[in-house]
Amino acid sequence: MGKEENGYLPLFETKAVKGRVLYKLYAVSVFVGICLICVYRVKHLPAPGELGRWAWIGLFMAELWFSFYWIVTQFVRWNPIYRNTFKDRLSQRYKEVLPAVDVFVCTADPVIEPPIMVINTVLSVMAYDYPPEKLSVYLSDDGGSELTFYVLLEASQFSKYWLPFCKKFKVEPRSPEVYFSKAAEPVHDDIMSNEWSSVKKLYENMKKRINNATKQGRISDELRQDHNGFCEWDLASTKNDHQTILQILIDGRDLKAVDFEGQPLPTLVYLAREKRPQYHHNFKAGALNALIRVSSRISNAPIILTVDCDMYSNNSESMRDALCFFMDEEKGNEIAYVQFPQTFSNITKNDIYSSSQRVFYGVSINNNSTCMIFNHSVLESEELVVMKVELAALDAYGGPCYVGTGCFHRRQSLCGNKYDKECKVEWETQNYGKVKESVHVLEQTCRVLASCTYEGNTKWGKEMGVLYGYPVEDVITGLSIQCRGWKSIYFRPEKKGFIGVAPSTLLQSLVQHKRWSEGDFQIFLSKYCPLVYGHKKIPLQLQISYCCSLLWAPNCLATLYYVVFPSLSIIRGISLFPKLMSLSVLPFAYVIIAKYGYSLVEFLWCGGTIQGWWNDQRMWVFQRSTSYLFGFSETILKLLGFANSGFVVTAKLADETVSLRHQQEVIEFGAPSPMFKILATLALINLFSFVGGINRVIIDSKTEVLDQLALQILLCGLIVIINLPVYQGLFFRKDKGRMPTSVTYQSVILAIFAHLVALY
Ligand SMILES: O=c1ccn([C@@H]2O[C@H](COP(=O)(O)OP(=O)(O)O[C@H]3O[C@H](CO)[C@@H](O)[C@H](O)[C@H]3O)[C@@H](O)[C@H]2O)c(=O)[nH]1
Ligand SMILES: [Mn+2]
Repeated sequence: MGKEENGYLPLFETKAVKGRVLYKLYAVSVFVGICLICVYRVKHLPAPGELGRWAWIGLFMAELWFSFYWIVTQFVRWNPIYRNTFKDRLSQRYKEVLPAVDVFVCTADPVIEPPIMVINTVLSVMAYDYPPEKLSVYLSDDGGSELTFYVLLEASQFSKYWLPFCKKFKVEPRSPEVYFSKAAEPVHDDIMSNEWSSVKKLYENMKKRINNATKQGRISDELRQDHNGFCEWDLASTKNDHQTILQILIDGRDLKAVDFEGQPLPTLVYLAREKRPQYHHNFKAGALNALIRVSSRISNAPIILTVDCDMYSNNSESMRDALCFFMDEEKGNEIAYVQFPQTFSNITKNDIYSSSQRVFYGVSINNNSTCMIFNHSVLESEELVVMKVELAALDAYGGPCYVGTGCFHRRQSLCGNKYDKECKVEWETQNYGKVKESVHVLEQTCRVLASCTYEGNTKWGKEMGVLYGYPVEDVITGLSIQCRGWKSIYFRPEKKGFIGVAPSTLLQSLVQHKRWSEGDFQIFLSKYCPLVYGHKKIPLQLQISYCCSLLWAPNCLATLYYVVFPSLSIIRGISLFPKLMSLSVLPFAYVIIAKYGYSLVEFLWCGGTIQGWWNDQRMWVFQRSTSYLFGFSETILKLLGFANSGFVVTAKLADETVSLRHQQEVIEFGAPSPMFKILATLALINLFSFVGGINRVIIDSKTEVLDQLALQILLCGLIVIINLPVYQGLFFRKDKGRMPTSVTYQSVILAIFAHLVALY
């Protein structure tokens, strides 16, 4: 398998997904349906002065947008491919000469990103199945928190027991919290059982100390005496105003830095870059760039892994998987990054906030991002290939986008270098371990690299490192890397590489989507628009595929129109769709049934539930009518110079009653957010219209009302059913997660007002 003529065995292979012919036939048939709808719209346009002409034109525009967008989305599912790695070949060939790897973990706020979660991520990456002397882990703390520092110190101690335990017993996953909460105690293996209990006890004691400190919100003087790193906080005034704090907690070069079995430990570094109120810190992008520079002095590994603090490594071999791509003698040279999918642990059975779809962050559109394809070939050992079609399709065009976490980068390409065919990396001769200064000297000399002024008049954030100015630093950075001639890889191993935490309230989820849609749309309108910036640099298909997510935000207009106007028109008796008993209904019916039927089947194949699919449709409407609307308007305001976009960090924990409701799949409203006012108003407008429509049908049962308005009433009815949880939240729930009363009053008034306007 994969053997080439000259006897060279590649380290990875690429395969096309089979069975796409059927998909293509389906897509073509939907396209024909869409064209027929357009023909109908043009032919039946009400004459000037006729009732409903403008409503009709508006609806036609919305449909044109949907059609256009649908065509764009076809690019991300036309040609999916998938990859396989051969780790055994890698080990055989490069046993001694594996490159060093630096791991960057980012955290920003010890309150909404609990420190115990952060160090579980840190411990899981320290425990990669990889030579420890070649591994360095850097924690960037944008919260500048003493607590986080203390907790990392605890982790550095605990790692001396955790790492040997993991390696000895091949423990998986290597996040202690997850491991101990899932694994059953080994009863048959006495040696393991003993160590299991003692390591577990160590972990639990550490967790107790950490939780105590977290509860108190400060570090006791006793603890402070353990490490003079704490002195740094005597100088720091607030979390937004402090000097660089850099502490090398484990120095991998130090022969005394060993675990309790005498084996070397990976280097572990704490960094809180300098922050001053008068300097913009550029959020996560700024943090990553500081890490790139600081690490270049300390370990300077040619490969960098970036993870968010909630994304623990679930597979200790992922690092070797990634290296199979970079180190492949034939194709590895042009690869800039290897992106793993984002997956989440706190997804409920029916995924009420449709979070697993956002796996696709960069490229997922509504509900179709996951798909399972049955592979019939007898020769193939893998019978069931589960994959994400969209990133996989981008992969075929030159590479997936970078989605911020779970991504291995080549330092060179991340730092702004262009791809150069001639320039081959000599992995062996990387200058790992060449730095001779003492830890203290290193700490002092590296500080300046993370200072506020360092980047002034440099290319950092513009052409070097992670790019600034957009709330989705990852997408823009990935795009710019690809435009410099590099390729990227999407790798979805059977065993998940990284597992994170998805938002557990509706508002968190909507706010997150707002950040994404806003950031993406800003990129679309900037000089980085893939169609312009990528022209002649990346394939046209890839440019268009990028647009699929960059155009999330403008979707709000068409969606809002579709959920408001057809319903309001019912009251006026304006018919906007063909009669139920006419031939023209057919294309509408076909497109809707084919599209939704397909998406349902795809969803079920992926192991989703019918309820989960329905929830997904609901989130589709919610996101488009709120997140995208806000993202869209704020982008426009920013263009006009009236607004600034930020990065609202997603909370990774919720209080107990909130989590309980999440587990029971009850939607969490609870906050008087403007987003909820919009959702509630839309839901009520449709409820009133639906009642009005039914009423009309009953009163005028002799006339053709039913025939004429049937489709509209049906659409309105569907919107009502999708919004059932909203009515519940508005009128029937008593718990804290219901809609706040102020939202209820305001939305009722707004909805009545909308109806009055429509009637008038
Ligand atoms: O000023 C900041 C803000 C955030 N972060 C870190 O960035 C990461 C991502 O933040 P989170 O609030 O979890 O955002 P998500 O919406 O979950 O993140 C997705 O989207 C982001 C871009 O919008 C990407 O950076 C992330 O990798 C991707 O997981 C976290 O580790 C944060 O600690 C910082 O280090 N500094
Ligand atoms: Mn996150």
